[in-house]
Amino acid sequence: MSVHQLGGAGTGEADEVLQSLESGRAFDQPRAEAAVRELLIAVGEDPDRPGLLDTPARVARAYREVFAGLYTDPDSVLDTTFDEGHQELVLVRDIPMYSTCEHHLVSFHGVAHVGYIPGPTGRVTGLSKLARVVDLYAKRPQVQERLTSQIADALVRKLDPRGVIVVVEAEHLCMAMRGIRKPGASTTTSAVRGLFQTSAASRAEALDLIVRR
Ligand SMILES: Nc1nc2c(ncn2[C@@H]2O[C@H](COP(=O)(O)OP(=O)(O)OP(=O)(O)O)[C@@H](O)[C@H]2O)c(=O)[nH]1
Ligand SMILES: [Zn+2]
Repeated sequence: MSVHQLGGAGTGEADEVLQSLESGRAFDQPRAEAAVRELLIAVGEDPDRPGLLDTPARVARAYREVFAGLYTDPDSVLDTTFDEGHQELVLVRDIPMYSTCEHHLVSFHGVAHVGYIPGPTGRVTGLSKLARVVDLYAKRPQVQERLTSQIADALVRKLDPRGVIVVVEAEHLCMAMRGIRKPGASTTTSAVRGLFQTSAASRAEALDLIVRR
């Protein structure tokens, strides 16, 4: 079997067994290929015409990459922490995010902003780890609200912070290329925890930094 380098956190080589953490089921390349072939037939295509011959295998590999977040525990990327004694806001803005709407299996994409105020010890995590958590939760069949809360809750579990704020802004292709057909419509979701729930001033300050362009 050929080896494919896959992008994103938590991915590996194509012949590595990837097991879904939630269902316990492993990624099944032949089954995914057969399903794509069947779908092509169902929409009235000829999967044996030259242009489509490699498509089932290609699409199956693409799904494996797009759903890489099913096979890695996102909490594990937050194991790397440093005692910096920093007691104020840490905010990473404009993290590019590609996810897949679980209703239509098409992309919703945009940016995530992830901020937190460290706990009393001032323990922080690496900045890239915040983007990795976004990536792992995004690379699953998702809805935007759940994605937003899952990122916030992972930070709460792993960093014991005083507060967490996550804002996701995305365009849903299922609303743009089909259905209601409103390209450019943007959906914003937020999840706040701890101090950002109880203190309107802290929340306003963080939101002001997030929306500032
Ligand atoms: N709340 C929420 N809704 C979403 C998300 N992604 C897609 N949807 C919506 O999920 C809904 C599914 O509605 P259904 O009526 O079951 O599906 P549908 O007939 O394809 O709906 P239309 O998209 O309106 O044509 C649609 O309104 C989508 O816009 C998301 O992340 N969050
Ligand atoms: Zn959708």
